Amino acid sequence: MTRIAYFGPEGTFTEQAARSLAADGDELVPFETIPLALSAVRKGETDAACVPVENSVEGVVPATLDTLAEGEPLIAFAEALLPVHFSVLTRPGTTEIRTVASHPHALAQVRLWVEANLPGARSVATSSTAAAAVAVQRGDFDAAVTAPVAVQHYPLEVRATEVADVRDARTRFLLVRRPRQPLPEPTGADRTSIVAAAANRTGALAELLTELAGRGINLTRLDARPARGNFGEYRFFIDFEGHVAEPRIGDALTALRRRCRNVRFLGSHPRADGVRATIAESAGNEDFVDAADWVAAVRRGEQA
Ligand SMILES: O=C(O)C(=O)C[C@]1(C(=O)O)C=C[C@@H](O)C=C1
Repeated sequence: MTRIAYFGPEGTFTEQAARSLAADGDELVPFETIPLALSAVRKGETDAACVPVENSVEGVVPATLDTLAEGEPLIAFAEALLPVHFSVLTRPGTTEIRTVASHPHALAQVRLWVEANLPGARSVATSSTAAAAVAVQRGDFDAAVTAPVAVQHYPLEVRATEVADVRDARTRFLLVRRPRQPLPEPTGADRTSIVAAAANRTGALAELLTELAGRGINLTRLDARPARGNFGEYRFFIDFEGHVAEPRIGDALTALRRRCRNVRFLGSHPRADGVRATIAESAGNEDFVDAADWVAAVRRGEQA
């Protein structure tokens, strides 16, 4: 049986994502924050951890990126993509809503709805959407913006459903584990993630990106986060199509490592949306294998 830590408490979107990725019999263990869930897998208290990584409206989840970039390495081996719309929950009988609580990412996704439907209500950040439900139950705030499943966990009343300023919003979640375990097999529809601390000099980031572009590798995300040591220095989180087991991706990672010693591999795994890699002309795996074979033959003195 596998124990999976997740960003909880019960009733978060992350719990839903973890359930969609878990196998029968896996045990799900909630943690109050993303760093605590990741720390549980680092310490070996759980076998894996499920955390949100990016939302189509609000962008990245900084706590996930920053925690993955530092400390003991963790490797993402699966991902889930969930549609995101919210329910608004109150204690039964609440007549006036003066405070609305939720995770900052959730509040940002319902700002217009709150302005239009709860004018004058103050938004208050909580550690997660489900933590907002707990706080409303306790009487700290009047309304919680939650995942639709939260009402199954907390004795609250549903005041609105399908709340979202942007239709078809989605959040992507990662399942991570400790390294030194086999990577998932390549499927042709994979994503590879790295974080690189590019040197603080002209063109350093462009050089890294050129290594990918020159091999016809399509990026799926690029984010900068402060490196936290020196003001103005950044780490770059780069996601791209493909799997490290493929010759074309291996070749690109070799070049990236040559240019930047401070690069960390964060995983290669199948994409939840199943989108297959676009491969540019002369940039297929067979082209890389053929070129490497030719150089090997030249070195053996068999070809000129
Ligand atoms: O608080 C939750 O329910 C979460 O799982 C976190 C989270 C996020 O980090 O973006 C997940 C999905 C939604 O976009 C809102 C909040």
